Order: sequence, then structure tokens, then C-alpha cells
Amino acid sequence: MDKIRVRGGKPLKGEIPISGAKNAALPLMSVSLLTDETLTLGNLPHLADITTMAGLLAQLGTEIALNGQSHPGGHTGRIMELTSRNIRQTRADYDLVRKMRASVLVLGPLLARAGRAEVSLPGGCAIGTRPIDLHLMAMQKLGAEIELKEGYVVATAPRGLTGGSVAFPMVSVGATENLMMAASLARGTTEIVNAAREPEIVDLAKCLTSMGAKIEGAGTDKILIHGVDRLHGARHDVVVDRIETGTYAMATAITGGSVELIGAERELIGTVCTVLERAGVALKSTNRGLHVSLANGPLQGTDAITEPFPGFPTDLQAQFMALMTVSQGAAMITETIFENRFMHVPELARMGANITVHGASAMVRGVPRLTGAPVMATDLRASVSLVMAGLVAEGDTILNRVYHLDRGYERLTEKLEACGADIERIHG
Ligand SMILES: CC(=O)N[C@H]1[C@@H](OP(=O)(O)OP(=O)(O)OC[C@H]2O[C@@H](n3ccc(=O)[nH]c3=O)[C@H](O)[C@@H]2O)O[C@H](CO)[C@@H](O)[C@@H]1O
Ligand SMILES: C=C(OP(=O)(O)O)C(=O)O
Repeated sequence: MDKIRVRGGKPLKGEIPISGAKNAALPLMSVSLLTDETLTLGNLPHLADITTMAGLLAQLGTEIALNGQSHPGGHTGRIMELTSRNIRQTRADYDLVRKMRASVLVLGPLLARAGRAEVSLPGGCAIGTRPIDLHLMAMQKLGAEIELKEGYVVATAPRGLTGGSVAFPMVSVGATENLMMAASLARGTTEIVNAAREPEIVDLAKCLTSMGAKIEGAGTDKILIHGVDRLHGARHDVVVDRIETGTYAMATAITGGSVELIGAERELIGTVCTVLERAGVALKSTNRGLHVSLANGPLQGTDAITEPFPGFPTDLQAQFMALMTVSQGAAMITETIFENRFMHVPELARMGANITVHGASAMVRGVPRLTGAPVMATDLRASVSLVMAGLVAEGDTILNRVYHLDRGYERLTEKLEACGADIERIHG
């Protein structure tokens, strides 16, 4: 199994191209199930999760073609053509859903197009139990019948779906996405109350609209979808990855470096920028993206609480915690989205961090230095937080279980190395 070795002490300097967003790309790929014409997606990141979703769609009958594409930032976003002329199969197997929870995003499109979907229940994962009850409730509101059989959700709508009003009791990105996709082909109008407002939702609405869907209010907590009889093919470029942007902004800050994040958009991480500025990070929009460096003086302990967009994203909580481990003073970091998203704490502690967890909050007291250690993490963002800590730690940090990083960070070691980091991937 591959490992990453990182030796701390080099400030990051230069530029880092930001890739297309994994969390936008995955629902966009499943959109292709809604039409028999070709959906062309540009700026797709090269990630394990994208390969997994392509594998799932291929099983269902989607034909997939992949091409390279050059971007001004010098990185290669890819172009994927997805054509779901016929749905061959309506079952998403446990093996794939277990590996990648976003597989559940085929539920809405399959039901809307084929009138049937069988999706394995995902089960829990490292960051929490992550049920899919809201996805199922939403499909039921559109008239689907849901049964649980041998670990699978069997959803049927033999006479098609009918629009309805769905009020979510809590904000769910995935359930909002599944519902938007299903409602696009339902009879009549669907109203989503307490919808997720994430930029990935706006990107999904843009793509669906360019395919002929009628959607109002994406990006607000109330979305209206007027169902249409059919959707047609389209070309859509995936929005830039706000989580990758935030990760490299924090990686730059932790090393006291100076990096321009090419293609980054400040508006996608507004709250993160406010928190980082409070902590002593200077962020400046440029005509190519966002420039990051330290303002005057050392990093300052700053509190953060994770919330649905436009709040501070849970997917940047681990990285922000790594940043706070070497700041001056204390920071209270509160996780409100997932019940078990502090697995990086004991690993950061092995590197010398001073962190105490009280329920959903972690008190981080800044230390003058971290020291390298062998570490491992059980999820994507926890893994990258350990790489960040390794960038400032004295000596070598060896990160195990690198496959988590491959799910969400395209060419991580190359991007950091190009900015002067002493980092390498050890193939094993
Ligand atoms: C592929 C993708 O886009 N993943 C993102 C998406 O995950 P995902 O779409 O799975 O996250 P949700 O927004 O649905 O989850 C938010 C909260 O709602 C709960 N919940 C969700 C659905 C449901 O049916 N019942 C229920 O109780 C979850 O357990 C969690 O506590 O949004 C999360 C929150 O921003 C991010 O951390 C993930 O990176
Ligand atoms: C939790 C994440 O992804 P997923 O929802 O695919 O597990 C993430 O991107 O941090």
C-alpha cells in the first residue's frame, strides 16, 4: 500500500491549480441517467471517486468516453462524455455503495427515468452513521414506493413520479440533489423547503437547466422544480473545488508561505476566508484566482463552528484544526454536521498537538512546534490534515492509507512539491 513521506519546514511558494469539485462532479455524472442524449462534463478532476462513479454508471448502461483537456492553470481537467441511451440495470451494488456513499445519488435519476431503483443501504462510515432516510422520504413524497429487502432499498414508481412539497427537517446536500434530479422529470411542480444551498447544488441546477429542466431558487433554501417530459444532452463545466481551495489556503498558511491558487473563487469560501483572516491569514483575489500568505505576525487561535453552506464547511474542519495546532493561543472548533469527525485528533496529538475534545467541540491550544511521526487516518479530510501538519513538523511524517487522499485530492504530492514541499509518495 502506498504511503506519503513529508518532511516539514519548507514554506510553500508558487502557484497551485485548483481542480474541478469532486462533490459537484459526482451528482453531475449521475445526471446523465436522466437523458438518452450525451452529457459532456468538462473540468472533471482525476480522482478515485470519479472512477468509481464511472464504473457504477457503466454497470447501469451508461457509455463513457474520456478525453484530456488543458486549462490555463496548466493542469489537466478532463472531459467525460456520458451517454445513457438505455438503462440496462437499475441496481447499485453494495460493493460500490460501501466504497463511495455518493453512489446513492443514482437513486433519484433511476427512479425518474426507469421507474425503479435498487440501491444498497450504505451503512455507517468513519465520520458517522450517515443514514439516507431523507433521500427516501423525498422519493416517497414524489409517489415512489419504498421497500427494504436484504440490505437494499427497492424504490418503484411504475406510473412515474409526481411533484410534491418536500420540507427537509435538516439540511442534506445529497437528499436535495437526489430530489432535484428526480423532480426534473416528475409530473408537475416540486417545492423543496430547507434545501441545501451549497455551490454544488447551484452547479447541479445549472447543468440540469442547460439540459432543459425548469428550476428556480437553487442556492436559496427554497427550490422550485417544474417537471418536464424529457431532458436533452448538454455540455457543462464542473465548478472549481472549494474544499481543495480551502485546503491549500490553509496548507500555505501553516507553512507561512505565499501561494496563488489558480482558478479559486473567493465567493465559494466566504465564511472560511473570514475565519482565516481573523486567524491572521491574508487572502487577496487576483485575476487568476486567490493569493494566500500570512498577514502580519503569527497565526492566532480562532474559533470555528461547522454549519451547512454558507457556514464553515465540515469538509475543512480537520484542516483548520491542523492549522490551529501551531497558532498562538487557543481555538474552539465545533463540529455540528457529523457525529464522529474528530478521528484526526489522536493522530495530530501523536505529532505533539495539544487538543482536548469535549463532545462536539475540540479545544486546540497552540504549540510552538509539531514533530513528525508515522500517522494514519480513516477518512479523506483527516488524511490531508495530517499531511498539512507534516508540512510544518520537525522531521519526517509518514502517512499510511493514502487511498483516502486519492478519493478527493488530484495530484496532491505533485501540487505541493511544485511549491517547494519536501514530500514524496512511496509506492508499496
Ligand atoms: C459527495 C458529497 O457531496 N459529499 C458531501 C455531502 O455529503 P452528504 O450529502 O452525504 O451529506 P448530507 O448533507 O446529506 O449530511 C448532513 C447531515 O445530515 C444527515 N443525514 C443526511 C441524509 C439523510 O438522509 N439523513 C440524515 O440524517 C447526515 O448524517 C449528516 O449528519 O455533504 C456533506 C456535508 O456538507 C459533506 O461533508 C460531504 O463531503
Ligand atoms: C465526506 C466527504 O465525501 P463523501 O460524502 O463522498 O464521503 C468529503 O468529501 O469530505
